[in-house]
Amino acid sequence: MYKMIVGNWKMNGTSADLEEFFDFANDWLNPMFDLMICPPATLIGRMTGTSVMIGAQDCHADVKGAHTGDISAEMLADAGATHVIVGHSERRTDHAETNAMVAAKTNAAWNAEMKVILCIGETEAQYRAGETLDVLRTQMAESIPDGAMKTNITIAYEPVWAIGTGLTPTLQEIADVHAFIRETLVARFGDAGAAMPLLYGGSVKASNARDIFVLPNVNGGLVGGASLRKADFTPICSALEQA
Ligand SMILES: O=C[C@H](O)COP(=O)(O)O
Repeated sequence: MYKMIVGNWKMNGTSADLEEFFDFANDWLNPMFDLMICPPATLIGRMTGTSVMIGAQDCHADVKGAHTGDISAEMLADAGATHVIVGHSERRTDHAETNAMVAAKTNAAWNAEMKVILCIGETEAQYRAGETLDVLRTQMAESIPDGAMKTNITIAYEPVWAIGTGLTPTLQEIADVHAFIRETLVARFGDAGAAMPLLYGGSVKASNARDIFVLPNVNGGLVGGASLRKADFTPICSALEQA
């Protein structure tokens, strides 16, 4: 089964962290799975050239233009990023990103020949109201463009209430939600939907990683806080290797 792990550094990391990153990369010269870090854009160009793939955390939907402070997929690819995360709940919350905007960013990334990691997930209120599957169905319908049949996309399920909180759904809940996501993707995209990697994200750490990674329809993880330090991320990568 295809396996992938992505460390999302979010707004963390400066040149002071590079030595530790290259030390980590040196431990994973030939990983048996796709291993990626998504650092802040300022570090992308300085972290390429190892077996650790480098991704970006967001891109603008336009190729270029008058968008102060934004960055296009083409620029990220030019800096050396192969993948870009879109639709992260922190982007949806902090920048009021809608499903339509996420779809536009996805198309922009594909046009720049980048691969996409598209995040979906319910809020705590939606979870408590039993609306999880409805929310995910709508997010998938509106934010995954039809082009997903032809190109590479990875879907990351991240319950918003599990991000950075230390809380996670039960293993059964993760398995059930991933099965639902898989069914939905297969119904829309057929064989391409069956092949799309599905990552779980939200408070993944060394102590729970293996139990999550062995679940059906879980191809790996999207890891935030525990990807920042080599000592935390290494055992999570090892858990995926052994899963
Ligand atoms: O992109 C990563 C996720 O938001 C998970 O973050 P976390 O591992 O710190 O909970």
